[in-house]
Amino acid sequence: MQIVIGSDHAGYHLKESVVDFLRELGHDLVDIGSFNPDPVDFPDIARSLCQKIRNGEGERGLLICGTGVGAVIAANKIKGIRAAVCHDVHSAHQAVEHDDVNVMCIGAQIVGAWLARDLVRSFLDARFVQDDDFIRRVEKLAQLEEEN
Ligand SMILES: O=C[C@H](O)[C@H](O)[C@H](O)COP(=O)(O)O
Repeated sequence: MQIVIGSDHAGYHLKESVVDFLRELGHDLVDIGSFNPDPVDFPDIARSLCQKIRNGEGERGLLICGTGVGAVIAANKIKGIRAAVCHDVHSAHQAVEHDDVNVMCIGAQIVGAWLARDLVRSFLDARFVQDDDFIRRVEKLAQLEEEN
């Protein structure tokens, strides 16, 4: 799977660890940075990452900041992006299965490297379930985007 990954400074070290893990798993990867722990604003990273998802340069995105909160707020402001901050494995897969989430956000100050790997694996292994209820709800999310 083609994956785009990015972080701000607070997520930099965890992002590097996740990059290593994704390479071990054999995924195609676009790493948009940060490439050092110098301060960077998470909305800028979210914009770059989500544009790549919208352009089809990646099927799924992984966005890491301090808590995952800023990242998920920013990503969900971008049309076509359904982002979720996930710090438990159940949410990481159900977010895709039910809600067709295409960007998972993680807080590097909240979870450690090993839980992050489990979250990433659950998210990437999950597929949207073609259930009428789930389809209708995701369509309603797109309607909300259009209305606002
Ligand atoms: O929701 C925001 C993120 O957690 C940021 O990573 C965090 O606010 C960065 O904080 P600071 O600039 O103090 O490192």
